[in-house]
Amino acid sequence: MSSYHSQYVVLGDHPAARSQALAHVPIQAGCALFSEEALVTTLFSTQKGLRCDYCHASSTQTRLLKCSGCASFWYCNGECQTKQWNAHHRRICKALNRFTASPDFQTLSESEAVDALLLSQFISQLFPKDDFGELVESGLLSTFLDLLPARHFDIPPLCRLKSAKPVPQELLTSIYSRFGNNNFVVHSHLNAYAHGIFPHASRFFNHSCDPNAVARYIINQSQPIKLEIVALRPIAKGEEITIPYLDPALSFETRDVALRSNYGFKCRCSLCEFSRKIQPAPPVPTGPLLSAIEEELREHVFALAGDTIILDIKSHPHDMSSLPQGLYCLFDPSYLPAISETFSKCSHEGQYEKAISTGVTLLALYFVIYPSNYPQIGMLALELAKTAWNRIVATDSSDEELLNGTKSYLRIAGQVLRNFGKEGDEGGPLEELDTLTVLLEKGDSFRRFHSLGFLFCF
Ligand SMILES: C[S@@+](CC[C@H](N)C(=O)[O-])C[C@H]1O[C@@H](n2cnc3c(N)ncnc32)[C@H](O)[C@@H]1O
Repeated sequence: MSSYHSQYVVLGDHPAARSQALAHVPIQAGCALFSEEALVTTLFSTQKGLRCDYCHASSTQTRLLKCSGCASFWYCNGECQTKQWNAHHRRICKALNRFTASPDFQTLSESEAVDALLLSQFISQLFPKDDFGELVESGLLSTFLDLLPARHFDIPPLCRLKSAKPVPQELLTSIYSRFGNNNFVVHSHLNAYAHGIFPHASRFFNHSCDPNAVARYIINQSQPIKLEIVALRPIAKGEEITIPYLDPALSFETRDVALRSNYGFKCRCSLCEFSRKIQPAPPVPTGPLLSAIEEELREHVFALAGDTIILDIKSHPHDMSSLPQGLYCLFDPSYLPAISETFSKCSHEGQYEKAISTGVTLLALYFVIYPSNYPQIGMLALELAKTAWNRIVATDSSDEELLNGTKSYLRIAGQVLRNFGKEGDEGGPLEELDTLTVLLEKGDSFRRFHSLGFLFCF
């Protein structure tokens, strides 16, 4: 039975979305204001054998044991295996391989395949007896069926369950209609790796592309994965708490289509209303004109000295009403993916100077698009700090401008990622942040960075 914990949130009415989560008390930035253990989860196929199917512990932390029945489920110990077996696996273990090898399953996309397995597991979990006459004795199904359904969906194929009777079709339809707009994509260090059902969190939190909270996932060995909702900024008593159902940096067109077709609503957040107002965004120029616009963007967001030193973030770069009109063209759907790719490619290939200048422009754009403390801002600032560090080491430079820039990127990364907190597997961004902080301190003390011999891999 899934239960949730929160002393910070209450449900209130919402004119368009039925209910909304309201702050019951003033909430501080970084506060984990809501938590819930997963009812059931399914790993992406690429994660099979790399994580425990029950608690998601990584194979780098613990030796995994294979289910001797299906050889497709992996566990860190007998406890996880028994819990999963009793919850649902005993009903699908035998038929699993035939199901995943079937043409019906093979033609599904990765996401559909994960949901087909999730549905099979969930149905199996709902009926603990081999006869579908008896539902599990709890509020589990009623909580789930109380969620709002999506309008468009096709029922995926279902693994044959060990049972005397077929699963009632109405029940299948009813449950699956709530998958697409209610289930969560589970991530570790912000990399998606599973789908999961957290019915109470689904019941509470509405979407905004300009949210004041985000979800993170906590792995505890032999326990179901836990979702926590973390405040990005201080939230006043009575304010609605919203989370992003999709990445706010996706183009307006992509968000609008996905929110309408998968979730059945038109988003009225400030980012969407701004994007509607400037539709279609002016085309992005090329050459020196684009360089001048990018410089204007950096100056709009950062107090700069020189090309790459961020001294400080100017106030409210995310306030769209203060955005100069000349920057509207940067909302052209092609711009952000292109500049992201250039940054990533140049970082990988050691073209550090270009990587840093592109990365600073991209970071400025992130500050405009995302609300403050949005974790992706921290991840990008960390990548930028690592790139700048690699440049320092590769050139054995003790150039003040480069050093100060690296420290600035690291400071931004630290502020944002520490607010988000630890997520998923051991290590990850918080550990890299600490490593880089120590390296910079050490290097600073004797100004011979090259001798530290430490390059980050991307
Ligand atoms: C995960 S549920 C959110 C909880 C929902 N408010 C409820 O009462 O159960 C997702 C559904 O809530 C509604 N919803 C969520 N965010 C919304 C928004 N910003 N505007 C309008 N409807 C929204 C949509 O119907 C969506 O499919």
